[in-house]
Amino acid sequence: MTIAAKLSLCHAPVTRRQPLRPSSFSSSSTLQWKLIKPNLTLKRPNFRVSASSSMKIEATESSSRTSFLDRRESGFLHFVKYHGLGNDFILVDNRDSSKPKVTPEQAVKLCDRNFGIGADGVIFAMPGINGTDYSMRIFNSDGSEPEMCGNGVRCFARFIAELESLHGNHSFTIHTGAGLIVPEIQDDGKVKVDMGEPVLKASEVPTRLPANKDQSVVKSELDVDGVPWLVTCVSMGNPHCVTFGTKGGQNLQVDALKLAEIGPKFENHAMFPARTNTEFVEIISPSHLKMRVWERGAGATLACGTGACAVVVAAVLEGHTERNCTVDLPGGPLEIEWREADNHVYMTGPAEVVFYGSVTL
Ligand SMILES: N[C@@H](CCC[C@H](N)C(=O)O)C(=O)O
Repeated sequence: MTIAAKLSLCHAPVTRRQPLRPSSFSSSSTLQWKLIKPNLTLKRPNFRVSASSSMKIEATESSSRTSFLDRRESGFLHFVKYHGLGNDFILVDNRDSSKPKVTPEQAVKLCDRNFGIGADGVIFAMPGINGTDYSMRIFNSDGSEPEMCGNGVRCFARFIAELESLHGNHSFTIHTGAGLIVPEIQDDGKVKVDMGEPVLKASEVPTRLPANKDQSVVKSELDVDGVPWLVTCVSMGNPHCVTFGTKGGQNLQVDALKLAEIGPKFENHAMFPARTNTEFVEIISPSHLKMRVWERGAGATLACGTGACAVVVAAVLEGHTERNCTVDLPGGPLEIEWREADNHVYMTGPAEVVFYGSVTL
């Protein structure tokens, strides 16, 4: 199939970490994209292409992944869409430059699920820094730039393996805004990631909530519209506010949560100067948790890797679980270990190709 769509570009001024929401489309500049080679995962329910009256969809000769990745047709930005448990990303081969090939405004357009490709973020594979193999940068779907992305870094590792034609077990050193991250592709195709040490010091998360345990915020009261939530604040390079429920309340039943209503109130709460990701957690057993997430800059997503790591750290600090846990997310489970020996958090989970495409910006 090839798909051609016309989209206008947003020209709003951009600063890092600021959300970008297009207010209108102009007809002066257009964005065209085409799907080069859908693979079998096209039939998955999370894959959607919205065909409006301005879109043209036509059948074409199929091509192999290799021929797609070898194509260097000028004027096109090639991408591969991946997902990690339904947390989906547009991966861009940016190995030849330290400047992202897509601007934050363009990322907002590309991530749009009705008028664009549809994704929770755009990820750039860039040259390494300070001796690392590669650098990873990411724009959220609102155009803001986070420091790290757990599901994204698993996709990143699979993307690099595909670009470099690597098969089997491989690990890479990746420079991110959260420091050094080391994903390892296992023989079963899953990716195990050394996510580094969690940051618990309140000022570094960052949160304005007063520290109540060493220098960290553990099971502290956070007033959200008059409701006293109990929260633990953890940074995995990016900020997370983890809650297991309200003061005096029962164990959370996360399926019953009105996430779209309460999520933004946590994200933009005055106690979080850099905004925050928020995880709402149900305790199933001492080694099994279930969570839903409201992501900073992306809203409700099907999974959040850094979020699942933060959840296990918070669960251990609050005395709910052991250090090895299965964390169920709407898109599926992640295995998380907060290792006592080195204080690092390890995350294991899948990363899959959704489709390959090209776009003119
Ligand atoms: N989904 C990601 C996190 C992406 C960044 C986040 N929205 C933020 O702004 O910090 C993950 O899997 O970790």
